Amino acid sequence: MQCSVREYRKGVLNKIYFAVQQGYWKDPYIQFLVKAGERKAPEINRGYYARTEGLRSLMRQFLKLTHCACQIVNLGAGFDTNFWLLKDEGLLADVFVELDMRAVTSRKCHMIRTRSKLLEPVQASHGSEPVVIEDAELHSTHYHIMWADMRDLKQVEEKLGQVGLDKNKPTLFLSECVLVYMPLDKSNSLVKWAGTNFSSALFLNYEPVNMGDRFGHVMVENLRKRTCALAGVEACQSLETQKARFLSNGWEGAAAMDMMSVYRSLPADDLHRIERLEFMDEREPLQQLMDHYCIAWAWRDVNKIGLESIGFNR
Ligand SMILES: C[S@@+](CC[C@H](N)C(=O)[O-])C[C@H]1O[C@@H](n2cnc3c(N)ncnc32)[C@H](O)[C@@H]1O
Repeated sequence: MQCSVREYRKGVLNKIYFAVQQGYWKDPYIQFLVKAGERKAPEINRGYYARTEGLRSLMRQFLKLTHCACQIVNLGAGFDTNFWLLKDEGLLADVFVELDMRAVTSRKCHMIRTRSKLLEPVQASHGSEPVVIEDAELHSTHYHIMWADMRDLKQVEEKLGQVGLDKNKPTLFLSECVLVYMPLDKSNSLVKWAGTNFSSALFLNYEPVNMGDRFGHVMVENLRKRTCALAGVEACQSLETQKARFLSNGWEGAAAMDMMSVYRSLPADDLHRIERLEFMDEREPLQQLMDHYCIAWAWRDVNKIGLESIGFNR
């Protein structure tokens, strides 16, 4: 069973908003997509910081490498604000597409339509004609939100075809806490389709890892009790299984790092800044949390544009 929209909004978004309110990173847009922040322990906030900054660092590297002449496809994007944040940094991809279930895209489109701080930047990047928001979808020059059930590959292909996604253009796929909710055969088909159809592609995947140990079992059980069954947890056993899902599905190369390693590779001055935001008396809960999430990334670079060079300083 999928996590409900309400569960996700309550579970993830409120925590992200709380971390933003504490000053971990800047996101002037999240406040328009969420009702209230939910107070969380410092290790949770640091975990969200590593996730957000880690993924954004890889996205920035891709956008700079391709001079933004590229496409970004956020699979199961939810209420992600990267379109606005990257645009503000001058990193606007030619095409930025978000896919999610209809209940989610409908809610997000409604929020964009009714909140000028969200709509105006989309309109500004579009031109004089009004941005089209209808049928739970948004279409503009650079930014598209579309609904699709990603377990249905035909539907995904059809939707992405509608916005003219170009298989010869550098393309970044992002899935953040998404594949784990899909049955493994379905997520594998999606990963394989991306890895065999696009000549220059990068896939970024943030997910649980080390789910076979005691802490992992408790995590899975807690989520199950909240009706969030992790149908694809088998791929989340280790960094090796996370890489293997790409290497056995058409990708040329893959890498994976646990979140403590990602955290330590982020800019030292920023780490110093965020570590002074909240006092943390014990380090063990942070280590435990960070050991159970990872970023895995994979590349296919037929045209040799340098995708293999994207990664973290270790
Ligand atoms: C935990 S949320 C993560 C959302 C977002 N990526 C983030 O990190 O904030 C998982 C998202 O995946 C979407 N999702 C899960 N299975 C899906 C499917 N089969 N098709 C489309 N979206 C799906 C959910 O609707 C939800 O928005």
